[in-house]
Amino acid sequence: MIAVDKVFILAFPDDLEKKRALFEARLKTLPLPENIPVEIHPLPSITEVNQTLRDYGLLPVEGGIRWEEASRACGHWNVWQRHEQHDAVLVLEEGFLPKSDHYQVLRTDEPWEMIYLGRFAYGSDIPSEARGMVNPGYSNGSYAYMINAAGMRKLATSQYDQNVIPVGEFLSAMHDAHPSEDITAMFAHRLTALAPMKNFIEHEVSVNGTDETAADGYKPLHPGLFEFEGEARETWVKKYVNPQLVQREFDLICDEPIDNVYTFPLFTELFCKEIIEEAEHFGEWTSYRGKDNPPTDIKLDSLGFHDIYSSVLKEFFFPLLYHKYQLKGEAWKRLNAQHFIVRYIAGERAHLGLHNDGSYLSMIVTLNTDFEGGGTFFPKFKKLVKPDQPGYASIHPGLLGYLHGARPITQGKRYILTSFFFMGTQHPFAEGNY
Ligand SMILES: O=C(O)CCC(=O)C(=O)O
Ligand SMILES: [Fe+2]
Repeated sequence: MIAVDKVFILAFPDDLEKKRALFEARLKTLPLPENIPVEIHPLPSITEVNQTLRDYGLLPVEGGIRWEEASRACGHWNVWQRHEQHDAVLVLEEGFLPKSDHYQVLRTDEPWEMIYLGRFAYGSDIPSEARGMVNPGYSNGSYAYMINAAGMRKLATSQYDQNVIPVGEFLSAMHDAHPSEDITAMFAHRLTALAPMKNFIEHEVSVNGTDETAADGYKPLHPGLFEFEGEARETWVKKYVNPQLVQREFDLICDEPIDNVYTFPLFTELFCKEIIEEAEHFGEWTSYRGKDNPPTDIKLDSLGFHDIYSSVLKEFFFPLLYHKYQLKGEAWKRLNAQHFIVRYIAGERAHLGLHNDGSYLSMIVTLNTDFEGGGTFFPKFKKLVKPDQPGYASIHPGLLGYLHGARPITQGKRYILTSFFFMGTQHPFAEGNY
């Protein structure tokens, strides 16, 4: 049971009605006390945020912070002021996504002032007395935490108002896990914090789940990637799609390193370079695929790139797919996909453990080769699939029989685009881990 007496949901003011229904549905899956009051607290919009900061007496640190961070800061700050009215509250930001039901580990008889129900964990956690719980190391994200009156009072009197930084960073400084001593030194008080080893609640980038809205307002670094309508399409294909694939000599360009696993050229090097830079520019790395932290993926939806990417694959990749697997009939044309850009970093998040994808088919596009280690390993076949040129794709059956994982990289960063193809609208991760 999440023992709190009120739930606050901080939400950006657009589409609030639609979000309300979604929040309600998601709250139902949390073990909360019956009839608990829920307050949906609208965050200031981009045009209101400076005035709200002034109204609350909040002063961003030198150099400033992004408006969304400032807006969230206003919302959290407002909640913390209510420490006299509540014993403990649950604070959620829009995008909270209940994912797990291992709440039996949530033991509130341990001393605590704040408990993360979800976070992006970066630093080393310290095991706590309570099984399944840790004293959290450096963490990011302030999208799901419970806090008691003592904790709220500490946050409200910590001098955060004079040093507004992103709330997630601030919380880490407050539980003494921030790597920067300068940042830690800005704030009075320390919090006793706990977190489950495995998140109860995950975060998604956008709660409305449509392709367009998620990336609303996003200014691309490489606008050319997004120019695909009408006449621009031809230029797009020339610039970014591998000419060998366009010529459709599938049997000439495909290798089959493992039975039913194919590799072939799909994109140009320019595409690979630009999409990597675009992802880094976008910067909102998530843990959407439900794997461990720190966050490593960006769903192409959230970048506003899903539709273009799907359309290109339909035109240039699907014919190869039908040919190689000898697919017949109309049903295959209804294959849906989810696409992600994934980043591995040596020494941080360098590998992906063995798994089955749960998809009908999966595709991995190599975007760079300037790293050491890496590649997709299929233990049953004792084969490492590791194209040596950017833009090459590999495809493998995703459901069963092709257990695989990403070999650790030992130096540099490895970027891939990964796609999971499935039938219907039920994506393979709907049920969690795969
Ligand atoms: O990084 C790789 O080579 C494998 C990625 C993968 O298996 C996945 O994303 O499901
Ligand atoms: Fe996989």
